Amino acid sequence: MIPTLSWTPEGVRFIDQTRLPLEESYVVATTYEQVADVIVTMVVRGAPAIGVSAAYGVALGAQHSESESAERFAPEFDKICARLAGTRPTAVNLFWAIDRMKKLFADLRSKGASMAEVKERILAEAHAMYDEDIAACKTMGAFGGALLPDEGGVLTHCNAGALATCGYGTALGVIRSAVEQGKQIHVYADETRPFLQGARLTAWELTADGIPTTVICDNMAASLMRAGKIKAVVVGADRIAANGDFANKIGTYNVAILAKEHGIPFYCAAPWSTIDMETSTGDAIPIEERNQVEVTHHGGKQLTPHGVGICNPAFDVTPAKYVSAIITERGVLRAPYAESLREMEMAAQ
Ligand SMILES: CSC[C@H]1O[C@H](OP(=O)(O)O)[C@H](O)[C@@H]1O
Repeated sequence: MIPTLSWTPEGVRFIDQTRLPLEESYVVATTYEQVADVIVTMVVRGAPAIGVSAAYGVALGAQHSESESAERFAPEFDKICARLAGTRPTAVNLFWAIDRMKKLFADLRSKGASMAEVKERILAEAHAMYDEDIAACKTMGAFGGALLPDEGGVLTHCNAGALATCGYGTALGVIRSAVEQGKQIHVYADETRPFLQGARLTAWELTADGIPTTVICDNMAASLMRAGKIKAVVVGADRIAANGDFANKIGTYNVAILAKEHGIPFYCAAPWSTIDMETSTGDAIPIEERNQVEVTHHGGKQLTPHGVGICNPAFDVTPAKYVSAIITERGVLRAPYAESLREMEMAAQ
């Protein structure tokens, strides 16, 4: 299995996704601040992976604390959570994970827990999130794999694979499951400028799995669809609003419009930790603006002239009307999503 991230006695170990595919190297974060740094610099990226990384960051902060009790640890706990919450604004999984740790800590504090118990329970909660994420990817993969065609081209954008999760992947989990179900899928992977998660990470994952994959420039999707090469699209998500609008890597909205224009099913696959019922529509999802150097440079070489304006939103929002289905570990949702999301949320309570 791809070791996106793992807990070790020294700290949290990450495969360095900024160096893939040509170099497989690892970074060990020994403090919660270093976990925050690897999230900001995208050594680790992908909504579910970011959430679980932050959970392990809280666990690391607790492990290193010299407080004698939960009560005395409280101000330090709040500082750790604030630092991790300040890393990236769009993926709701980050805040879902931190809130889950906050609920656990509030309960431990109310019971007067010792610091030893706090350390043990917070680390156990991070491990639980890790295991739950992989299980969710496999369950949603099976649901989604059934929706994909028996053969033909499936397009994906960015990397919603094992590297974006604790393992198996969301959109790539759907593709892996379809292949495991015997379907003859050929994946078309958008390179996904400017960070090239598709060309670098999706291609690396699927090639290693022996799944036929073609990397395309982002501007090639339309003509491939018109040529009949694409039979379905499946992407991940960073935040799904209560009405089914969702934020995902920049360029996803383009693909959604193209898919609708060509009558191609467009699927969004995400664990329930990506669903944000507190955000009513996609217009309210915060969109991260990243460093301009991701656009102006490639491989350390400057592409653009000095002084030109640069735009680098890391995500865009796809309105629910373009979404054929939302695939989760709790099942497949269809429009109207405001109702189907609410029903599925209530069924789980
Ligand atoms: C399975 S969620 C993956 C999701 O996260 C990516 O963003 P980033 O690489 O900036 O963390 C992208 O939106 C993927 O679809």
